[in-house]
Amino acid sequence: MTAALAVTGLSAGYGSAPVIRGISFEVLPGEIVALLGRNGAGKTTTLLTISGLVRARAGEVSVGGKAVAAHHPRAVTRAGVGHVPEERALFANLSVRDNLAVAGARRARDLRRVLELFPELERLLDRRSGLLSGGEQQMLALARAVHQRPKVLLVDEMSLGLAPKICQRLVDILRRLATEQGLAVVLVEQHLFLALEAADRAYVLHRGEITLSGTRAELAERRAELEAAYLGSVTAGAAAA
Ligand SMILES: Nc1ncnc2c1ncn2[C@@H]1O[C@H](COP(=O)(O)OP(=O)(O)OP(=O)(O)O)[C@@H](O)[C@H]1O
Repeated sequence: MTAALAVTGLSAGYGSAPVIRGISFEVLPGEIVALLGRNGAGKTTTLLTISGLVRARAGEVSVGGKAVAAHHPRAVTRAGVGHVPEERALFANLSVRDNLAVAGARRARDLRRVLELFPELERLLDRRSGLLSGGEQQMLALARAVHQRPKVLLVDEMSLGLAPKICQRLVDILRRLATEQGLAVVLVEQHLFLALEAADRAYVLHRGEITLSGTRAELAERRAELEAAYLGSVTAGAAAA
């Protein structure tokens, strides 16, 4: 099966020092893959580089088997990559309805489709998004991204500051999209256990390199190694699977 997203040898950074180095991974259609790692490991930078928002110094990103032009965020979006950033990027002064409209969900039919997946948003349609709870805001951010019908969805720190019940609800929505629509999801998470429950496979980043990877079952069996890699006590490359 052709990967929905294939990342090969991706390197990037902000100043002279690289922040991510030679990152390679792939996500199949319908798969949820977690990118794990502690603070500063390079998870957000990886997503930003895939989206073309941080300049890649080396490497390639392919969507559905076709290489996307590096450094062109619009080309990446057009190729079918959606991105829900950590800060959610909502218009705080606009209503939920208008936030959805800005993302293209203007017609009643579009709105129905969004609300079918995110019914919790219906009673909030006329509320300013800045007044929503964290969980509601995250739901709106996901709804906006999903409305664009991406083939690949990059979701950064979805669980940050949210109650476990809400995280589970959001994970369930992503799983449904993966199963029913073949959406490929990259979930960046600091919350190790949530990610391992949600994802089919995971990659662990340590200081900008992938040091461990495997399916959920493989990683569950290698729990001690995973925790060590996650906490950063496994040196880069030593535990690469
Ligand atoms: N805009 C920036 N300018 C300079 N350095 C940055 C910038 N953004 C991130 N960094 C640095 O790059 C490194 C990786 O950061 P990144 O945000 O990708 O990590 P992360 O794994 O997503 O961690 P977190 O969970 O804390 O966001 C860190 O050392 C960080 O300080």
